[in-house]
Order: sequence, then structure tokens, then C-alpha cells
Amino acid sequence: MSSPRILIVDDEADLRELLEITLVKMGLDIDSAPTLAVARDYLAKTKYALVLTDMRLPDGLGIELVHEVTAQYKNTPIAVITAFGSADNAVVALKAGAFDYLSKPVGLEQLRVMVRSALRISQNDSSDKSSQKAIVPTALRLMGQSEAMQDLRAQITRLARSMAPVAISGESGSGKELAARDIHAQSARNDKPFVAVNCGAIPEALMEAEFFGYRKGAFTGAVDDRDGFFQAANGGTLLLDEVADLPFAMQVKLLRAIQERRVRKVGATVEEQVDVRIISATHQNLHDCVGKGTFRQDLYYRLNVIELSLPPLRERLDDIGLLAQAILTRLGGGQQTVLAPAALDALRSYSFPGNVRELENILERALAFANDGVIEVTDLALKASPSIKIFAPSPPAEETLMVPVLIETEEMILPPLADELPQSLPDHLDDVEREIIRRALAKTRFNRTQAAELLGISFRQLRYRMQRLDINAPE
Ligand SMILES: Nc1ncnc2c1ncn2[C@@H]1O[C@H](COP(=O)(O)OP(=O)(O)OP(=O)(O)O)[C@@H](O)[C@H]1O
Repeated sequence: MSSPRILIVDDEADLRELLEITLVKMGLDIDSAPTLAVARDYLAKTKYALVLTDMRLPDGLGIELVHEVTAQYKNTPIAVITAFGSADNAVVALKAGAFDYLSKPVGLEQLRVMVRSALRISQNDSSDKSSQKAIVPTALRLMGQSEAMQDLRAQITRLARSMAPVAISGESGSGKELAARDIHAQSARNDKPFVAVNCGAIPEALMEAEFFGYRKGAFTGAVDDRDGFFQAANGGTLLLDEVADLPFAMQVKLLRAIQERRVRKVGATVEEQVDVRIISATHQNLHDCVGKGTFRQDLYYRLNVIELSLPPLRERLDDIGLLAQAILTRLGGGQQTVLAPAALDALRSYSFPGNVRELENILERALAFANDGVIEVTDLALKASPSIKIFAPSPPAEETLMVPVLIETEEMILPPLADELPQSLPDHLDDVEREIIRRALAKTRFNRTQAAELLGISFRQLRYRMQRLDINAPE
């Protein structure tokens, strides 16, 4: 079998030679072209596993070649070499479809890492399609047959091939993290780690150590060398979730790490190279954050190379049946519970402020109340929402309902369980929950991470509940 063939397009003979020697040592076959015209001739005759082009060439710009290769030779990854300090060029090339870039002076290790990723992409593409390349477990796939979801999945499959940073936006619970996992699972990096970091949940003082790691003795408590998120995700993908919550000082450090692809552990003198694909996610409008001055423009520009927007569930109500069934199968543990037709209608008329996560929570609760494997409208305990239709309530159950007791401590005076029953159990439970969360937040001076710990729930669960119960941070 012949070796993969790579096309190098560069007019600087020295650099071309350096690249050629390095790649030949990796066992690859090389063609080199000093101009765009020669490169076009080669491309017309040969199938390449990678094209690597300089940005400035005697007869035009490398970006032209990026456009041509991505349009005409869809399965050939193309990477660009940018001049020192011209980060903007790299972003332009990535936006145009380049799968990755190298900056001058070209680091040979970086070159090798990039070429290996490109070869994995080509191999994925040329391996037997029927043997399902990159089998992605369904739990990692965004479900839904709506047009929006089909488009989104197609977009994910396309962008999984590149190294370009992706910025995912969408309301809380709409599937941003799942989308990021899907990108990773379909990429050539899927045998390396996917690391998700909730940027809002790390205390500011620990951030640098958490992201970049630390050396033994760097600070009190640093008893051993430790890797950070970047090292943990090396070769794979790092998801910066709730990226808008990053403190300003950390934004600068992160920008540097992303640009240089190097990090320095706290207390270390040398930097180490990292090969990490960055995906960011936020439910806030990052562009507005830049306008307000809370998010750095340069970092925004760097992260926002490819945008992926997740539609809220209420804009794709057609997907609810499928999603609900899949969630019920997952939660049912072998026992399939189904939705009564009226219950499905009720869900389709609900506005889902908490999106798919809220649907999961509603169904989890409903499963506990369902009889004979069927969930009725009342089991869903949907909150009234502007778009909800009125349904006839089912007849009251004979048995006494067991009300879950949430938390009791000595100092808490929860709404008393009066003799008379609440008019609406869900509203009553919401009031109790709201009150408890408010107290936990007051106790921790609105530190959500600590409040979540106090309540024995995750940060994400707390944030979701706060949103659902309309609890906002004090101004
Ligand atoms: N299209 C979908 N198909 C199947 N499950 C989904 C879909 N979208 C979201 N989910 C599920 O909903 C839950 C919330 O999704 P996820 O954590 O990805 O949302 P998010 O947008 O990252 O939320 P947050 O902003 O709160 O971090 C997860 O359990 C996820 O598996």
C-alpha cells in the first residue's frame, strides 16, 4: 500500500525543505508547489491526504486555495501556515473551511501533531463507509427529526472534521453540552479525552491552576505536580461551558493558551505544548457581553470561529414525542412507560423554559406518579404557561399522595403542612423549593457553587432550578 501523499504549497525554499524532510521522516510522500498554479495542477491529478499551504504566494493568497479545496476536494483537509503574529489570518482561514493552521516559525512537533490529525480524518473518510465510521452512541447524539435538528446534525458532522473553535449558543438545557460531545465523538480525536469545564463553577483564585495545572510547591497545598484541564484534554476536546462567566484576568491567559497552543503550569518555568480543540458554550449572548465590556473582544473573536446555535425546544415541538419516548425508555429501566395522547398534547403545548432538561425532569417526576405504565396529563404537573391549553383534570386519585419532604433543619421554618391541602401541589412544592434555595443563596452570599454544595445538588441542577423558579441574583 502506498503512503499517504501530502501537498506542500510554499514559495520559501528553506521552509519547504524543512517541511519535506520532517514529513518524509514520518513515512509520507510529498509533492511541493511554489505557486498556486502549480498546486492546482497537482490537485487536479492526485488525491492528497493533506494540503498545507502558505498564506502569501507569488500568484495569490493561500486562502484562495482553501476555498477551492473545500469546494472541489471535499475529503481533502487543508491547513494554512500563517505569518508570525497574524492571528486574524488563522481565523479567516478556519472560517473558510481550513481544518487547522500553523504559525511561523513552524514548530516541528506542532507540525507532526497536525499532520497526524489530518491523516486520521483522511483515514476515517476512506475507510469502509458501511462499517459505520466513528460509531457515535445514541446517548451522545442530539435527537429530533425537526428540520432544525437535522440541519444541526449535518452541521456537526461537517465541522467535526476541523480543528476550528466552535462557539455553541442556546438556552439552558437545550443540548449545548450534548452537541459538543457529539462533535468530539464524530471527530478524529474521539479516542482522546473530552473534558467539559464549567467556567462559572471554579473559584477565581483556583482558575489558573485548574486550567493549566501546577508544580509541586507552587502554593500551600500543592504537594504534587498536577495537570490542568488543558493537559487532561490533550489530543482531544476541551469544552468551556458557560464561558461568559470567565473572569477578565483569566480571559487573557486563556486567549494566550489558545493562540500559542502552549500552557505553563503555575510555578513552572517552561511551557508545554498542548493539542486541544476548543469548544465554548454559553446561554448568554457573548456578543452583548463584549459590548458591555465583560468579555474580551479578542477572545470572543478567537472562540467564535464557527457558530452553532441550538434552537429552544418550544421552537421544535414536533420533536417532543420522539424525545419523550427516548427519555422514558432510558429512565424506565426495562419497563416501558408511555404517554397518554392527551399528555403528549399537553407537552406539545408547553413552553419549556428549561428545554430538554426540563422535559427530562418532568418525565422523571411523572414516572413516579404514573399508573399502569401510562403517564396522564395530571402526572406531568405542568406549570401554567402562556401557551398551554386547558385540559380537563383527571378524577382525583383515591389514595393519599405522598408529598416528598425536601430538607428540614432546625432553623428552617418551611411553609407549614397545614391541615388543608394546598390547592395545587406543584405550586406548593415550587414555593417550598424556592424558599430553600433562596436561603442557601443568602447563606453563601449568592455563591451558587457553595449553595449547590449545601443543598447536595450539582451546580447545573441549581442553575436550572433557579431559572425555573425565577430566582435572580441581586443587582
Ligand atoms: N436533542 C436532544 N436529544 C436528546 N437529549 C437531549 C437533547 N438536547 C438535550 N438533551 C438532554 O438534555 C439534558 C440537557 O442537555 P445539555 O446539558 O447538553 O444542555 P446545555 O444546553 O448544555 O445546558 P446548560 O446550559 O444548563 O449547561 C441532557 O441530559 C441531554 O442529554
